[in-house]
Amino acid sequence: MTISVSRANKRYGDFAALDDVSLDIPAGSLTALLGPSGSGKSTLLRSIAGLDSLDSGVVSINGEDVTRVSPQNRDIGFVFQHYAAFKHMTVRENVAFGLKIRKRPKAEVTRKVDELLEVVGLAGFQTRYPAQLSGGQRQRMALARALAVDPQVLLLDEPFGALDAKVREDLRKWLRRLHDDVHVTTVLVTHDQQEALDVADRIAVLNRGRIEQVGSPDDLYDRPANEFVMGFLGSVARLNGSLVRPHDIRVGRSPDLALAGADSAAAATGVLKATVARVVHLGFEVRVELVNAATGDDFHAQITRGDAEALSLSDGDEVYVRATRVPTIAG
Ligand SMILES: Nc1ncnc2c1ncn2[C@@H]1O[C@H](COP(=O)(O)OP(=O)(O)OP(=O)(O)O)[C@@H](O)[C@H]1O
Repeated sequence: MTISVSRANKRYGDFAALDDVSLDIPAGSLTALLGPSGSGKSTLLRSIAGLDSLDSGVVSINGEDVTRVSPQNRDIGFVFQHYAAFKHMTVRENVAFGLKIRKRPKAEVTRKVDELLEVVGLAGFQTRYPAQLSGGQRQRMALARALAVDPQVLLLDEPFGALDAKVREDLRKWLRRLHDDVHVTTVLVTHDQQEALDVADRIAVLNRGRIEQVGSPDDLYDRPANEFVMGFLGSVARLNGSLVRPHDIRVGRSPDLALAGADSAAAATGVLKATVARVVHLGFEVRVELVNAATGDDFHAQITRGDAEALSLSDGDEVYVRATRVPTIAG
C-alpha cells in the first residue's frame, strides 16, 4: 500500500515539529525515517498512524485520504520502542489478541498464530509470559502481534531502541528477511544511521521538522543533498574545505606517497600534513586519529590493517594525507 503525506504541518506552540513535510512511501518498501532527536520522526510516524492529528496537510493510504480516519480504521500495525505487552497473557495469547477481538474463527486464529510464532522464531516460547522473555524476544512478539491482523502498513518507532548492539543487529537482519517474505509496506523510525543503511531500501532524512533528502541508502551516501545529510550518515572530516569520509582518506609517509594514483579528488583537497594522535585497531580496519598540522583540527582516517602495518604508524608521527574521493554534494 502506498502511503503519501502531503504538506503536513504540526506545531506545538510556536515550535514546528513538522514543517510542510511531503513524502511518498512506495508500496512494499521498507522506509526509514532517520534524523536526530527532536527532528520530527515520531510525529510524522504518529500522523501516518492517526495517533497525532495534523494542523494541516493530508495523509493518504493507497490513494484514499485517511487524514480524518481513526487509527483503528487505518489498517495499521504499530510497534513502539517500549512495547506494552499484556503481562498476564502468554506469548500465544498476546499474538492472538487482535484476531480474537476481531472474532475470527478459532481454527484460523490457531493457524495464523502458529505460523507467526514460527516466522518470528518464538515457536518454542508460546506458553511463556512476557516477563520470561528477553528484550529481543519481546520485540519479536510485538512484531508478531502487529502482523497478526494482516495490516496494510507496519509502523515501527525505534522498535529495537532499548536493546544492546548485538541483539539490535540480529533483529535488524531478521526484520529485513521478514520484510522480504511478507512485503508489507513498513516505515521504521530510527536515529541510528547504521540501522537505516542496513535495513531500509529507502531513507528519508529529517532535520528540524523538514525532510532534507529521500533516496536509497546509496543515493544518500554517495550523493548527499547537503552537508547535513553527509554528516548525519557517517563521520566526516573537512580537508581544505571539502567534506570527506574517513575511509576515503589516504595516509602516507611522504607527500608523494600520499599523492600516488592522483585523481580529481586529490586536486580538491591537496596533500595535507598531519600528526598521528592515536592508532586504534578495530579488527579488520584501523582508525588513525589525526591532527591537521595547519589548522589543529582533529579528524580520523579509516585504513586497512595491511596499509597500517606497511606504514607502521606510532603516536606523534608526522604523516601526509589526501582524499581519494570527494562526494558530490548536490545542494
Ligand atoms: N505533545 C507534545 N508537546 C509539545 N512538544 C512536543 C510534543 N510532542 C513532540 N513535541 C516536540 O516536537 C519535536 C519533534 O518530536 P518527535 O518526537 O517527532 O521527534 P523525534 O525525531 O521522533 O525525536 P526522538 O528521536 O528524540 O524521539 C520535539 O522537539 C518535541 O519536543
